[in-house]
Amino acid sequence: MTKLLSNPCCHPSSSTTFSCFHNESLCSSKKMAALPISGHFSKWPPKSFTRIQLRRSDFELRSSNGYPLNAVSLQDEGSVVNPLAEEPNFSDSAEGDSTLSITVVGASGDLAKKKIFPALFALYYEDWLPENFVIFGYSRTKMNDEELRNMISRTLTCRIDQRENCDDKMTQFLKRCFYHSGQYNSEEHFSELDCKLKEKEGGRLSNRLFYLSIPPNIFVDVARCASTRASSTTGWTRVIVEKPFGRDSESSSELTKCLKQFLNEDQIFRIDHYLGKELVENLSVIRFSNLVFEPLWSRNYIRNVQFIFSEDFGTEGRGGYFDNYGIIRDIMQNHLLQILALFAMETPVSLDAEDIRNEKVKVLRSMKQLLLENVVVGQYKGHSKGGKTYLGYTDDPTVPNNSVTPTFAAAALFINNARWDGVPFLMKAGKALHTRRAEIRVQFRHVPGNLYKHTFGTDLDLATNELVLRVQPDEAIYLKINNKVPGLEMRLDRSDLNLLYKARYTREIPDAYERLLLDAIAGERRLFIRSDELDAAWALFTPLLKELEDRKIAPELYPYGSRGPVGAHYLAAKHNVRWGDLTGED
Ligand SMILES: NC(=O)C1=CN([C@@H]2O[C@H](COP(=O)(O)OP(=O)(O)OC[C@H]3O[C@@H](n4cnc5c(N)ncnc54)[C@H](OP(=O)(O)O)[C@@H]3O)[C@@H](O)[C@H]2O)C=CC1
Ligand SMILES: O=C1O[C@H](COP(=O)(O)O)[C@@H](O)[C@H](O)[C@H]1O
Repeated sequence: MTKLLSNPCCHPSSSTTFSCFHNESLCSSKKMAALPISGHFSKWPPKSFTRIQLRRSDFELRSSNGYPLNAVSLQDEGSVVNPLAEEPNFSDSAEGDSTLSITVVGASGDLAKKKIFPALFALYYEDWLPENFVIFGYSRTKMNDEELRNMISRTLTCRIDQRENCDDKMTQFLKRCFYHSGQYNSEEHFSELDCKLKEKEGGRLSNRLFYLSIPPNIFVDVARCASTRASSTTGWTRVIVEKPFGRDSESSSELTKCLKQFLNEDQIFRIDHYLGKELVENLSVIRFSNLVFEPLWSRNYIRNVQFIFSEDFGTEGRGGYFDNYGIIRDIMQNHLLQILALFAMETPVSLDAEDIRNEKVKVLRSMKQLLLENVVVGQYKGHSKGGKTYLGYTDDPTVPNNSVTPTFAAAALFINNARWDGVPFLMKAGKALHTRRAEIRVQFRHVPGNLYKHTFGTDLDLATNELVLRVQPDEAIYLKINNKVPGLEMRLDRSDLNLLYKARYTREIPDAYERLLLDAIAGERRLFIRSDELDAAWALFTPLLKELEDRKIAPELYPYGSRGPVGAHYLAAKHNVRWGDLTGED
């Protein structure tokens, strides 16, 4: 072990590729088991865990001990077998005996300020965090505790910031926040962090969560330093990893291999924040708990499914990152594909994480190869409107002038299985479009022998039933149906049966990061990506990405603020589909 510590066996070789130069004997399960990756039984969870259980109790099937199953995937052959990583037995837990330490690595960064600290505060405000917890910020920027606290309070962007007693609660919350400045590859600096954590934990049993909110080229360094020098020796240690998880199959499996030298698969929480969005959570509920939907969920009744993501702003400020990834890697390969897998999966055996992820991975592995002829790429160009000038993608100084990186893509995908044979699953994702929205649209088949056909004229599509799950903004689920206009004549109309969340519920919708942080704390892996899911997702997109890049396919230019390239409409038409988001009132 000493040898391993003084001889880091993994390091990133470039900003996008991860290399493991590992010594087989050092990386054997036996050796790894000796590493303090994760401690054994913890006395966590605290009181608030009961609330988590209560909150979910109506919907969750449980393992024999009454807690969510946390089995490591059988598909994860590369995973280190670490007896210390067993999940704690919570049955005799006493909140006063344990602590939760959350370390936000990359605390000075955009995501930490914009999402992670605000989500942690929202959880604290609503009493979801355990009684004993501390939060540490870790990054290279020199700051003291007070400066971190100022930064957190200045950048509070969460839904709580206008709430009652927010200032008092914030004061209490900030008292639990501390900072440690260090290098990401320094075991010494992580040892210092460990000392500070221990001091705050005050000898109690400790559970530790590390959130890697940093660029991907330093994931492995941090995993190594955190696992070898700052793991809990008494409770669990978990690591949330932000995307991107590589940029193709090869770099992704290299990253997984490197991470697994220091962490077990069940310690790695690969976050896809779209899975934490309220409407995405509701997708399975809608399908599996309504008789009116599940029987229709197949090629027999569904004509096509559309996953649409659009943003009304460009890559401003993130051009450097974006140009290396592009919209297919940034949105499609992860967020949209994850939603597709959830949408199309067979009924899982239970709501347990492994049962759900088993079904999702089957969908991903059943997908037909994605061909270039079924893809359209675009890039936004500068545009002036109403006296305002919007810069094009390549006008960003961090983007090369001749970049062919797509900021828009549309694709037609197919699932080769009995349920979905022949059904086009269309995806469309773009930056700098006319609106900000994310939605799932399900277009049903025409009614056979429709008695009212004559009232629709020649365009039967006007009568298509469509189910829309609007993920954002203005979360809603609505179903387009045909009905009679009141009156003595026979005139048909298309109306929406509309569940608009803000009209139905007064409760605020939590941010996706709140749900996901809480799940990681509770050891609930359902909404995190398992390594075999990730492999299957990359296997689908890697050949296409390689072809686009090798052939330097020029993207179709579209003006900033437009509806994107017209090629997307031709692609849909080729598969007999009309995008559902074409009109203003859709
Ligand atoms: N921002 C967003 O909206 C989203 C981000 N993500 C992902 O989350 C992670 C964090 O994102 P974000 O906060 O935007 O990232 P940042 O670029 O802001 O980086 C976070 C911190 O990491 C340190 N850092 C930055 N570049 C380097 C480098 N080259 N080498 C070493 N340290 C570096 C900096 O801290 P310091 O210099 O103080 O050490 C910085 O404050 C990334 O993986 C990103 O892809 C995912 C979804 C959305
Ligand atoms: O992961 C990412 O997501 C954001 C969009 O997230 P949202 O929750 O605001 O819809 C996107 O802007 C970013 O490019 C991407 O990396």
